[in-house]
Amino acid sequence: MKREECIVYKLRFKTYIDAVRFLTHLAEIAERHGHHPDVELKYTNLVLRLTTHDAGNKITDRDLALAKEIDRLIEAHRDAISSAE
Ligand SMILES: C[C@H](O)[C@H](O)[C@H]1CNC2=NC(N)=NC(=O)C2=N1
Repeated sequence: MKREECIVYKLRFKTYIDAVRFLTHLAEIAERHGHHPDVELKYTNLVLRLTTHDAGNKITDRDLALAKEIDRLIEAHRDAISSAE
């Protein structure tokens, strides 16, 4: 059976530019970690999926470490975010 696990963030930003700014910061963090979330941006709605492709799409410590950083980033951008789940 094929299992695909991921951590999902669904964020709505106040403006498109707010979403892109957040993504720019996220890209820096991803590069630092050598671990990159799958990103889907539709206007102000951003969906992030964290999984480890190298482990066959399983959640690993690399995803948990990145998720911790994303939690911090969301906190730092809270004024630009209208909803988060
Ligand atoms: C060599 C390098 O570490 C790997 O290709 C990394 C890069 N970024 C990655 N990102 C994610 N999300 N999963 C991976 O397995 C992964 N592998």
